[in-house]
Amino acid sequence: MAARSKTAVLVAGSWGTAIASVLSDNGHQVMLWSRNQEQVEEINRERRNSRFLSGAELSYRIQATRSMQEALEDAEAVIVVAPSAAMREVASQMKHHLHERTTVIHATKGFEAGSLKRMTEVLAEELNGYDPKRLAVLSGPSHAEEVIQRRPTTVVVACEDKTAAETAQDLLITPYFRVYTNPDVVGVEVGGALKNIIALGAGLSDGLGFGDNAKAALLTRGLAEIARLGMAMGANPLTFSGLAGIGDLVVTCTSKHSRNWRAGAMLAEGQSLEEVLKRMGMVVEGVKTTQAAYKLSRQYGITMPIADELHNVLFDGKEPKAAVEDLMERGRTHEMEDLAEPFQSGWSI
Ligand SMILES: NC(=O)c1ccc[n+]([C@@H]2O[C@H](COP(=O)([O-])OP(=O)(O)OC[C@H]3O[C@@H](n4cnc5c(N)ncnc54)[C@H](O)[C@@H]3O)[C@@H](O)[C@H]2O)c1
Ligand SMILES: O=P(O)(O)OC[C@H](O)CO
Repeated sequence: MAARSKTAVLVAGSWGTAIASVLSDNGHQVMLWSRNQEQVEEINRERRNSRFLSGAELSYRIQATRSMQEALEDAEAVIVVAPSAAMREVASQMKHHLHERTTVIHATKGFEAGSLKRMTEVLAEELNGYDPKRLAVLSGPSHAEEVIQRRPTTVVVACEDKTAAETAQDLLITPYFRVYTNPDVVGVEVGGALKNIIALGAGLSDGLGFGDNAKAALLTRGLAEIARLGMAMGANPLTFSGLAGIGDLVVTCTSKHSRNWRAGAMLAEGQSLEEVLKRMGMVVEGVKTTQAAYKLSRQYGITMPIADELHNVLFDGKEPKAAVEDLMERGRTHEMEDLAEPFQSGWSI
């Protein structure tokens, strides 16, 4: 069967490799870009990516390359799946080879440290000249380990430009990978980034044996924090009841595949943050996102008690048990007033 179109995926981590597999199942020819020559050779010769998704056999439609030019030449679409810390560097390498008609989608969950920018903002700056309204984000409850096994998964693509969103939907939708569209780029990016903080907290809570009530409280009150900051940043609150909100929060706080949940559970065992990140060997976005949320909540005047306490545990050496006690003994609040905090900061429908 002839390939439907040529697509590019940058970079070949676990999520990039799983997305390449979805695209190849959908009949597309995929150029999977990696900076690592050994990884490129392993994918091309052995049809596997042992470091990031061991056990999965990759389709012959996926070809790895170290050349950005080869990856992007004639590509109908490019999906950027770099860790948030590498997004600007990868985007700056893309810009010399990107054609304006290529659909650009990113699938990264985080903010840029320092600037606190969302990933589409970073892409818009680096891909100067590319229409920022056509930049799309792919998010939702989707662990690479299950997607590569073709287990039923639902995701969402957000883009201001409806045609670009539908192009991305058409590119990726398969019988096991159902793609919805949403115009709310801010909400989808903020939901995908902030759920990782709550997942770290859920791992800590489970590791300390706090139980199911505590976990339900973390998810519910965590979602309230996510929605409050998201609304203040310009998101539609309805997005947080969708796949990039509650959907991703549930999977990341409950799945054994979640690196953020596992990192929290390892911290509960008493391991240092440095040890945890070294042992994980894969990106744990929630750590840097906790620092970003700490700063963003102050910038937007939004209360985020769970994110604040996690910040105290991760970066100020606070005992997790003391953090939970302080959360439980906060001043009394009214649930509805609490959720409506962004309205006091000028948010409106
Ligand atoms: N793994 C998942 O199931 C999953 C699902 C949805 C979203 N995500 C998001 O996707 C993003 C990537 O996560 P992942 O799970 O693929 O990470 P990973 O740790 O599995 O892989 C990261 C990859 O990025 C590469 N890399 C790092 N810095 C680079 C640079 N400067 N230039 C080029 N390549 C660089 C590494 O070599 C590695 O191949 C994260 O934002 C994550 O939150 C992951
Ligand atoms: O493994 P995590 O914790 O980085 O989560 C991966 C995805 O974001 C889940 O949707």
